[in-house]
Amino acid sequence: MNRIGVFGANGRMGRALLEVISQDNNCQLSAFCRTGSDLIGFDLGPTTMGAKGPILLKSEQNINHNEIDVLIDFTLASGLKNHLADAVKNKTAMVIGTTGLTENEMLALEQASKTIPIVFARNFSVGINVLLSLVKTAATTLDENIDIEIFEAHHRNKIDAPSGTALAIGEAIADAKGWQHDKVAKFDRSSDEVAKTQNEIGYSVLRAGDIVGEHTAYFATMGERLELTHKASSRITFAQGAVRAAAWLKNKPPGLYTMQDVLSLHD
Ligand SMILES: NC(=O)C1=CN([C@@H]2O[C@H](COP(=O)(O)OP(=O)(O)OC[C@H]3O[C@@H](n4cnc5c(N)ncnc54)[C@H](OP(=O)(O)O)[C@@H]3O)[C@@H](O)[C@H]2O)C=CC1
Ligand SMILES: O=C(O)C1=N[C@H](C(=O)O)C[C@H](O)C1
Repeated sequence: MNRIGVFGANGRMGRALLEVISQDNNCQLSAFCRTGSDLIGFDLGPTTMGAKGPILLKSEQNINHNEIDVLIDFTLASGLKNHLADAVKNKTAMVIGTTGLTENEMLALEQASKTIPIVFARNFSVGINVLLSLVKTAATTLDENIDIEIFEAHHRNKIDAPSGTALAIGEAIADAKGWQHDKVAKFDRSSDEVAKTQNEIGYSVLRAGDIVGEHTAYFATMGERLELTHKASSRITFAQGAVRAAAWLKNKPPGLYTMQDVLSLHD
């Protein structure tokens, strides 16, 4: 039995996680929300597909770590900071999908992984993790001077931009090319006075309506263009990946693991 605690259980991803965990007979669920939230004590059972009984929201301040194997975090950087500190203090494993982290926040995550096992992924879908391998092949096989651009589209409520996934795709390409990502990433062309240069990864972003998540990596040269696209049509796909990661992580030694590790997708 995998005993899983979900932070931000009333969020978009929180709700998807509740649905997936409720339908998994190998999982036992605890649902947490922000300290002081009006929703503490609220029953999410009646609105969670597959729930076999009440799902009472508890304050994240009152986690009984003896009853949890893995905590899953899809919140915001401000929430993750506290959740990580609490997990380290109690030596509880974490699966983290929260994006928009700064360099310092990433360093804190790496530091925490010296004490607890962590799976961190900016996208838990299997498709995107396959795409991360495919873009490396494209980057190293196609014309050396190929133009590389990444486009992403998400729902109107998404805060961070470009998405964590878009950055992960760009970093995978930069890595394969032997480039330093922060030197080649191009986020804004509005003040450019010259044309696009080579050794550049351009990013563009769309925020509209209820788009779950779409990413395209473009590799273009004179005469041909390769487009590698992934479209997520339901958050359940991310939630399933995160629950799979939680089961994989249970009883692993401390370390920072990726979804590529969970899926054995190494080159
Ligand atoms: N890696 C992946 O595969 C995926 C990652 N994501 C990422 O997951 C994150 C959440 O996305 P989404 O579910 O759409 O966002 P929502 O805004 O719908 O949900 C966020 C949840 O986090 C809680 N939260 C926010 N700040 C804090 C805090 N300081 N302390 C405690 N709880 C907090 C919110 O609580 P409250 O309601 O009280 O504000 C809410 O329950 C984003 O970073 C997103 O990019 C999303 C999808 C897939
Ligand atoms: O906020 C979202 O919704 C998503 N965020 C992740 C990201 O930033 O890449 C993953 C997914 O695309 C959905």
